[in-house]
Parts: sequence; C-alpha cells; structure tokens
Amino acid sequence: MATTKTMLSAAASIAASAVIIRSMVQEFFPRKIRDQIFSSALSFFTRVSSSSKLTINVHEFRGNLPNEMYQAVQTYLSSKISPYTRCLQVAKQEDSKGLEVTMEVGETVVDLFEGTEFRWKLICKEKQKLVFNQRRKDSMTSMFETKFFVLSFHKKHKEKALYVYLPHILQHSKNIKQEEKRIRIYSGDYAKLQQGLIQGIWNGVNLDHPSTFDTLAMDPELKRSVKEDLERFVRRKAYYRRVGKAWKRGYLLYGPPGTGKSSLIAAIANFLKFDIYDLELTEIKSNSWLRQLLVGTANRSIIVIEDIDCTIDLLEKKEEDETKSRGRNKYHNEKVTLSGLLNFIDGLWSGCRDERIIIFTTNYKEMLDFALLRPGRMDMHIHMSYCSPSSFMTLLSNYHNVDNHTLKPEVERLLREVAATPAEVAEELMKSDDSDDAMRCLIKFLEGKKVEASEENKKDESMVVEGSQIEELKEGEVEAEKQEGMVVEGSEI
Ligand SMILES: Nc1ncnc2c1ncn2[C@@H]1O[C@H](COP(=O)(O)OP(=O)(O)OP(=O)(O)O)[C@@H](O)[C@H]1O
Repeated sequence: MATTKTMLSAAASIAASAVIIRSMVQEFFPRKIRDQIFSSALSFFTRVSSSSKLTINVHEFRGNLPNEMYQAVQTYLSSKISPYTRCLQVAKQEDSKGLEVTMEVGETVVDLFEGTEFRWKLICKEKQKLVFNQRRKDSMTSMFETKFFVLSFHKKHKEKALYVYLPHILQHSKNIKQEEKRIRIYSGDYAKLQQGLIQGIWNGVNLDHPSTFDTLAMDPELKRSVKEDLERFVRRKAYYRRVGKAWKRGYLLYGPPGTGKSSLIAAIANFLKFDIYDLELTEIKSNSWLRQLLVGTANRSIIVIEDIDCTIDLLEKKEEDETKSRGRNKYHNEKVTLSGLLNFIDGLWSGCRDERIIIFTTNYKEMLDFALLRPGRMDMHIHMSYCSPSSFMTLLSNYHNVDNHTLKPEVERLLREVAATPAEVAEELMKSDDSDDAMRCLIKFLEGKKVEASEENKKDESMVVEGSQIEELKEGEVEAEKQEGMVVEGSEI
C-alpha cells in the first residue's frame, strides 16, 4: 500500500514533469498551436473520464405517479449526509416527532457502497406544460417544477448499481419507513385537477389519531373478526395472484352518527400502518378526475369515501344509462357517476395499485344502490351500532382507567333500554376526572334519554291513532262520494 511519503514524492515528480513539458511546449510552439494542443488534450481527458461514467436519473414522478425509487433515494440519502455536505434542507411538521433532514437542490452526496463510489446530485428544473382548461375551454401554459436525482458511477459497476445497489436502497428505505412510519392522511388538490395538472394532486399531513382496536368500543366478536380479516388480507399477496384477483379489500361501515365509523378507519390505519386517502366525491367533477386521483395514490393505503349516500346521486343510474346509450364517453361526464364509482372499486383501474383497502361509510345503508352492496363489491359490511354493555366497558376503561365500578350494573341496565351512541357515552364520561361523578352524569343522561324516548313513543302512538281516524274519515268520505258516483275505480283510471 502506498505511503503518504511515496504519494507526495510521486505528486512532486508529476508536477515537475508538467512544468518541464510546459516550458518546452512554450519554447518550441507558437501560441496559437499551443492553445490548440491544450484544448485537444483537455477534451481528450474529459472524454476519457466521462466515457467511463454512467449516469442514472431518478425522477420524482413517473407520469403522474410518485416514483417510489425517488422517495426511497431521498430517505436513504438522509442517512448518508456527510459532514462535507454544504447545504441541507430541514423541515419540521407541527405534529412530527423530529426534524426531517434532506439534501438541498444542487447538493452532492458521495456514498461508498461495498467499496464502490456512487455519487448523487439533486437537480430541480422548471418546465412548461400546455394544459386544457375544461371550464374555459381553452389551453394555457402552466409552469411546474420537476426534481430528480442524478446517480453517477464508473460504468463497469452498471450491474452492481442496477441489481444490488438500487434494490438495497429500496429495501433500506422500506425498513426505515416501517420503523418510523408516520401515518399520513391525504386530501385531493382539486384546484390542480381543475387546472389540468396531474402531478402532486394529493396533499398529505401526518395523522396522529389515537384510535386503535383496543380503544374502540364495539362488539368484541365483530372487532375480532375485522382484525382477523385485515391480517388475512395483508398476508395473502400470493393467494390474490394465484386466484387472479386484484389485491384489495372493500369495507362498508354503516350505522348512526357517532357510533365510531371514522374511529374504526383510524384504528385500521394504525393497525396496518397504511396511509389514508380521503376522497371528497362532491369535489370531483368527472370520472376521469376520479381515475387520476386513484392512479395518484400509493400502495399499502386506504381509500375512504365518507357518507357515500350523500356524495353521489345514486338515482342517476337511469340517466347515466341513457347517456351511455347516446354514445357519450363515460369518462367525460360532468360528474362522478355510479358506473364510474363501480369501475373505481372493481373495474380494471382498481388493479393499478397493490395492497389497497377501500372503505365507504354511510348512516343509511338502505339508501345505497344494490350495485354497491352486491356480494364481492364491498367484501365486508360492518354494522357500527349503539353502545352495548360490553362496548361500554371499553369506554369506561379508556376514559377512567378502571375495569369495574359499583354503578356499572345500573349503566348496563339503562344501555339495554335506551339507544345511546358511543360518542354520547364518551361525552358524559369525559365530564369529570372522578369516575364516580362521571358515572352519575352518565346515568342522569341515560335516564333523560329514556324519558325522551317514552314521550316520543307516546307521541307516535297518538299520531297513529289520529292517522287511523283520518283514514277512517277518508274512507267514510269516499264511501259517501262513491254513493254520489263521483269516484272512478283505480283500475279504470
Ligand atoms: N365505537 C367507538 N369507540 C370509541 N369511541 C367512539 C366510538 N364511537 C364514537 N366514539 C367517540 O365519538 C367521537 C365521534 O365518533 P366518530 O366520528 O368515529 O363517529 P362516526 O360514526 O364516524 O360519526 P359520523 O357518522 O357523524 O361521521 C370519536 O372521536 C370518539 O371519541
């Protein structure tokens, strides 16, 4: 191995030779020829050195899809930033635990991997794009930024780079992400879609929802079967391939407001460590937007459409069928249609991502089109119901950290008699830090509900009596009118 001394003496002799060659050239050749010799030599050395290099660009997006490789490189390089890096980018989100340190645009990081030097540089370019504005029916240019990493290395390491180094980065970043995984919730950037842009159409923030299966008050048997279903789903990649089905699962959560539908979604996300994409169907102007949003989501994610009964006019099916029969392209309708939605759930496009969960919620299952409820479309229908004695125990333990209470039998008795949502029960339990006071508040609340319910019942009964009197009256009138020959029998009309 060369010592520092021998290296220094070699460098000194090269420098001395260069000075001699330079003075000889200066002596024997005129200036013009000298310049020519130097520029040819320079271009020769540049060619030799650059022809031995290979570069690979890793772009932030591929089409409108976020490039997983880009994200992996970004994560990987964060752990490789050396003391010599001159400029870093540091970010901290309000709800994130630590600082996020990444490379700044223009910076270079050199990574020595198994004895081979890989050099990374982050580049950002502005590009123009011609977009068609559907509302104004004209085109305009829009500027957007495109970022990419440039990886350069000696070309003899091409195989190593492609088949060892880059897969290593993917795996490394997957491990880091899994360890520090912060679940994110994304909402669509509908203004960008309106402008015809297809990149960055989802905005994400960290989701720190505390709901878990342990804190969720629901029927223990149902809870167990939902958890088992999720576990089975995530370990069945090969099974889905073998049977030729897209690796996705659909859940319909239904039940009155405040029974924990949103809490269950958060619990599922926390359990699987999947990100959530929240789709606001009323903001989506067409089936083609819906498809673009779907394509822009990542693997291992949950797509949520809340209050599906309110967000799509399911009665439009007939109108939609008529439109189709007039030959209009279903992707160019002015709004999301039922068939667009069904295509989204289980048409060809639904298979464009892996390990995906789709969740619909509704307060009124009976209002949904049968096409949505058909077996195989939503794989599991989960009924979130009023607070039962067993789910009450979960709430009591959540809010007061106790497993039992002297007033528990009283609360359980009342819960069998009145319909109270877990949200209502939770609200009462939160009224005091003292569990005795909180339980008394809850009992008072449930008794109040019971009185209200019995008054409602009485009102309903009297309405029925009044209603039947009206009917009788009508029948009497009809009889009288019939006798006068004024009523034509229905069948004849
Ligand atoms: N089953 C439950 N287990 C634990 N907490 C619950 C449950 N249901 C409701 N809660 C409490 O009530 C709050 C509201 O519940 P949540 O938003 O999950 O109900 P929802 O069924 O989605 O209501 P909506 O139909 O109005 O959207 C939650 O933040 C939670 O504190």
